[in-house]
Amino acid sequence: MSRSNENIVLIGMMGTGKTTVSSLLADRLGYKLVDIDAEIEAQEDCPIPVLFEQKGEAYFREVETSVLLRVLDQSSQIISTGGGSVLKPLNCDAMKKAGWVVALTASAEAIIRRVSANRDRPLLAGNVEERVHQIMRERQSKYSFADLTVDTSEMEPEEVVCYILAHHRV
Ligand SMILES: Nc1ncnc2c1ncn2[C@@H]1O[C@H](COP(=O)(O)OP(=O)(O)O)[C@@H](O)[C@H]1O
Ligand SMILES: O=C(O)C1=C[C@@H](OP(=O)(O)O)[C@@H](O)[C@H](O)C1
Ligand SMILES: [Mg+2]
Repeated sequence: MSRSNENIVLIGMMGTGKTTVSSLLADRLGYKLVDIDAEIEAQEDCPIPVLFEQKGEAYFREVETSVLLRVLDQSSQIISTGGGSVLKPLNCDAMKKAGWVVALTASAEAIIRRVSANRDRPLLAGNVEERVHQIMRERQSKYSFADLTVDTSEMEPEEVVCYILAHHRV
Protein backbone atom coordinates (compact mmCIF):
# COMPACT_ATOMS: atom_id res chain seq x y z
CA MET A 1 0.00 0.00 0.00
CA SER A 2 1.65 3.18 -1.12
CA ARG A 3 -0.94 5.82 -2.05
CA SER A 4 -3.29 7.15 0.63
CA ASN A 5 -6.19 7.42 -1.83
CA GLU A 6 -5.84 3.87 -3.04
CA ASN A 7 -8.87 1.59 -3.07
CA ILE A 8 -9.14 -1.38 -0.72
CA VAL A 9 -10.58 -4.34 -2.60
CA LEU A 10 -12.02 -7.31 -0.71
CA ILE A 11 -12.03 -10.68 -2.43
CA GLY A 12 -12.90 -14.17 -1.20
CA MET A 13 -15.30 -17.05 -1.34
CA MET A 14 -19.02 -16.46 -0.71
CA GLY A 15 -19.72 -16.14 3.02
CA THR A 16 -16.25 -15.05 4.08
CA GLY A 17 -17.75 -11.69 5.12
CA LYS A 18 -16.72 -9.32 2.32
CA THR A 19 -19.97 -7.33 2.29
CA THR A 20 -20.15 -7.08 6.09
CA VAL A 21 -16.48 -6.18 6.63
CA SER A 22 -16.42 -3.68 3.74
CA SER A 23 -19.24 -1.72 5.25
CA LEU A 24 -17.50 -1.54 8.66
CA LEU A 25 -14.18 -0.62 7.02
CA ALA A 26 -15.77 2.16 4.98
CA ASP A 27 -17.27 3.61 8.17
CA ARG A 28 -13.94 3.46 9.96
CA LEU A 29 -11.91 5.03 7.14
CA GLY A 30 -14.57 7.41 5.82
CA TYR A 31 -14.16 5.91 2.37
CA LYS A 32 -17.00 5.39 -0.07
CA LEU A 33 -18.46 1.87 0.09
CA VAL A 34 -19.08 0.05 -3.18
CA ASP A 35 -20.52 -3.47 -3.24
CA ILE A 36 -20.15 -4.80 -6.77
CA ASP A 37 -23.19 -7.09 -6.39
CA ALA A 38 -25.34 -4.11 -5.34
CA GLU A 39 -24.01 -2.09 -8.30
CA ILE A 40 -24.90 -4.94 -10.66
CA GLU A 41 -28.41 -5.17 -9.22
CA ALA A 42 -28.86 -1.39 -9.59
CA GLN A 43 -27.50 -1.27 -13.13
CA GLU A 44 -29.58 -4.24 -14.28
CA ASP A 45 -32.57 -3.27 -12.12
CA CYS A 46 -32.76 -6.94 -11.17
CA PRO A 47 -31.89 -9.07 -8.12
CA ILE A 48 -28.90 -11.39 -8.69
CA PRO A 49 -30.85 -14.68 -8.35
CA VAL A 50 -33.33 -13.47 -11.00
CA LEU A 51 -30.48 -12.30 -13.25
CA PHE A 52 -28.87 -15.77 -13.07
CA GLU A 53 -32.21 -17.44 -13.75
CA GLN A 54 -33.23 -15.24 -16.67
CA LYS A 55 -29.89 -14.43 -18.35
CA GLY A 56 -27.50 -17.10 -17.07
CA GLU A 57 -24.11 -17.01 -15.34
CA ALA A 58 -22.14 -16.00 -18.47
CA TYR A 59 -24.22 -12.82 -18.80
CA PHE A 60 -23.78 -12.11 -15.06
CA ARG A 61 -19.99 -12.46 -15.45
CA GLU A 62 -19.96 -9.96 -18.35
CA VAL A 63 -21.89 -7.40 -16.32
CA GLU A 64 -19.69 -8.11 -13.29
CA THR A 65 -16.54 -7.32 -15.28
CA SER A 66 -17.93 -4.13 -16.80
CA VAL A 67 -19.15 -2.86 -13.39
CA LEU A 68 -15.89 -3.83 -11.69
CA LEU A 69 -13.73 -2.02 -14.27
CA ARG A 70 -15.91 1.08 -14.06
CA VAL A 71 -15.71 1.14 -10.25
CA LEU A 72 -11.94 0.48 -10.19
CA ASP A 73 -11.47 3.63 -12.25
CA GLN A 74 -12.29 5.70 -9.13
CA SER A 75 -10.22 5.99 -5.95
CA SER A 76 -10.65 6.08 -2.14
CA GLN A 77 -13.26 3.35 -2.08
CA ILE A 78 -13.80 0.17 -0.10
CA ILE A 79 -14.86 -2.31 -2.76
CA SER A 80 -16.63 -5.55 -1.91
CA THR A 81 -16.45 -7.96 -4.84
CA GLY A 82 -18.50 -11.08 -5.51
CA GLY A 83 -16.75 -14.37 -4.81
CA GLY A 84 -16.51 -15.28 -8.49
CA SER A 85 -14.95 -12.03 -9.66
CA VAL A 86 -11.51 -13.67 -9.49
CA LEU A 87 -12.43 -16.20 -12.19
CA LYS A 88 -11.22 -13.85 -14.94
CA PRO A 89 -7.51 -12.92 -14.95
CA LEU A 90 -8.53 -9.57 -16.48
CA ASN A 91 -10.52 -8.75 -13.33
CA CYS A 92 -7.64 -9.77 -11.03
CA ASP A 93 -5.14 -7.65 -12.96
CA ALA A 94 -7.44 -4.62 -12.74
CA MET A 95 -7.96 -5.11 -8.98
CA LYS A 96 -4.22 -5.32 -8.34
CA LYS A 97 -3.55 -2.17 -10.35
CA ALA A 98 -6.30 -0.12 -8.73
CA GLY A 99 -6.06 -1.14 -5.10
CA TRP A 100 -4.73 -2.92 -2.08
CA VAL A 101 -6.29 -6.39 -2.31
CA VAL A 102 -7.41 -8.20 0.84
CA ALA A 103 -8.58 -11.82 0.65
CA LEU A 104 -10.97 -13.09 3.31
CA THR A 105 -10.97 -16.84 3.88
CA ALA A 106 -12.92 -19.13 6.20
CA SER A 107 -13.30 -22.83 6.83
CA ALA A 108 -15.96 -24.68 4.84
CA GLU A 109 -17.87 -25.20 8.10
CA ALA A 110 -17.94 -21.46 8.89
CA ILE A 111 -18.96 -20.62 5.32
CA ILE A 112 -21.77 -23.19 5.31
CA ARG A 113 -23.06 -21.86 8.64
CA ARG A 114 -23.01 -18.26 7.36
CA VAL A 115 -24.51 -18.76 3.90
CA SER A 116 -27.27 -21.03 5.16
CA ALA A 117 -28.99 -18.02 6.74
CA ASN A 118 -30.43 -17.07 3.34
CA ARG A 119 -30.83 -18.50 -0.17
CA ASP A 120 -29.83 -15.53 -2.30
CA ARG A 121 -26.73 -17.16 -3.81
CA PRO A 122 -27.76 -19.00 -6.98
CA LEU A 123 -24.52 -21.00 -7.19
CA LEU A 124 -25.35 -22.60 -3.82
CA ALA A 125 -28.79 -23.88 -4.86
CA GLY A 126 -29.37 -27.53 -4.00
CA ASN A 127 -27.12 -29.19 -1.45
CA VAL A 128 -25.32 -26.23 0.17
CA GLU A 129 -22.63 -28.35 1.85
CA GLU A 130 -21.69 -30.10 -1.39
CA ARG A 131 -21.77 -26.89 -3.42
CA VAL A 132 -19.54 -25.01 -0.94
CA HIS A 133 -16.95 -27.83 -0.89
CA GLN A 134 -16.99 -28.12 -4.67
CA ILE A 135 -16.66 -24.37 -5.34
CA MET A 136 -13.90 -24.06 -2.72
CA ARG A 137 -11.99 -26.86 -4.51
CA GLU A 138 -12.49 -25.22 -7.92
CA ARG A 139 -11.33 -21.80 -6.72
CA GLN A 140 -8.61 -22.98 -4.35
CA SER A 141 -5.76 -20.93 -5.81
CA LYS A 142 -7.75 -18.04 -7.26
CA TYR A 143 -7.51 -15.72 -4.26
CA SER A 144 -3.77 -16.06 -3.67
CA PHE A 145 -2.82 -12.89 -5.56
CA ALA A 146 -4.07 -10.76 -2.63
CA ASP A 147 -1.68 -8.48 -0.74
CA LEU A 148 -3.12 -9.66 2.59
CA THR A 149 -5.09 -12.79 3.53
CA VAL A 150 -7.24 -13.02 6.65
CA ASP A 151 -8.76 -16.24 7.98
CA THR A 152 -12.06 -15.04 9.44
CA SER A 153 -13.32 -18.42 10.69
CA GLU A 154 -12.85 -17.58 14.35
CA MET A 155 -13.15 -13.80 14.15
CA GLU A 156 -16.03 -11.39 14.58
CA PRO A 157 -16.41 -8.89 11.70
CA GLU A 158 -15.06 -6.06 13.94
CA GLU A 159 -11.94 -8.13 14.66
CA VAL A 160 -11.42 -8.65 10.93
CA VAL A 161 -11.61 -4.87 10.45
CA CYS A 162 -9.02 -4.30 13.20
CA TYR A 163 -6.71 -6.90 11.65
CA ILE A 164 -6.97 -5.28 8.22
CA LEU A 165 -6.37 -1.79 9.61
CA ALA A 166 -3.35 -3.02 11.58
CA HIS A 167 -1.79 -4.26 8.34
CA HIS A 168 -2.82 -1.27 6.27
CA ARG A 169 -0.08 1.27 5.67
CA VAL A 170 -1.68 4.54 4.60
N1 LIG B 1 -16.64 -12.88 10.82
C1 LIG B 1 -17.91 -13.30 10.80
N2 LIG B 1 -18.38 -14.09 11.79
C2 LIG B 1 -19.64 -14.54 11.78
N3 LIG B 1 -20.57 -14.22 10.82
C3 LIG B 1 -20.16 -13.44 9.82
C4 LIG B 1 -18.82 -12.94 9.74
N4 LIG B 1 -18.70 -12.18 8.62
C5 LIG B 1 -19.92 -12.23 8.02
N5 LIG B 1 -20.79 -12.97 8.73
C6 LIG B 1 -22.20 -13.27 8.38
O1 LIG B 1 -22.16 -14.19 7.30
C7 LIG B 1 -23.14 -13.88 6.33
C8 LIG B 1 -22.44 -13.65 4.97
O2 LIG B 1 -21.65 -12.46 5.09
P1 LIG B 1 -21.37 -11.51 3.84
O3 LIG B 1 -20.75 -10.28 4.38
O4 LIG B 1 -22.61 -11.35 3.01
O5 LIG B 1 -20.30 -12.38 3.03
P2 LIG B 1 -19.81 -12.27 1.52
O6 LIG B 1 -20.10 -10.88 1.04
O7 LIG B 1 -18.36 -12.58 1.56
O8 LIG B 1 -20.58 -13.32 0.78
C9 LIG B 1 -23.90 -12.69 6.85
O9 LIG B 1 -25.07 -13.15 7.49
C10 LIG B 1 -22.96 -12.05 7.86
O10 LIG B 1 -23.65 -11.41 8.90
O1 LIG C 1 -19.00 -16.65 -5.80
C1 LIG C 1 -19.77 -16.30 -6.73
O2 LIG C 1 -19.64 -16.71 -7.90
C2 LIG C 1 -20.86 -15.33 -6.42
C3 LIG C 1 -20.81 -14.64 -5.23
C4 LIG C 1 -21.87 -13.71 -4.81
O3 LIG C 1 -21.31 -12.66 -3.98
P1 LIG C 1 -20.76 -12.92 -2.49
O4 LIG C 1 -19.38 -13.50 -2.61
O5 LIG C 1 -20.74 -11.58 -1.88
O6 LIG C 1 -21.71 -13.85 -1.83
C5 LIG C 1 -22.54 -13.09 -6.03
O7 LIG C 1 -21.64 -12.28 -6.74
C6 LIG C 1 -23.06 -14.17 -6.94
O8 LIG C 1 -24.07 -14.89 -6.26
C7 LIG C 1 -21.95 -15.13 -7.41
MG1 LIG D 1 -21.08 -10.01 -0.63
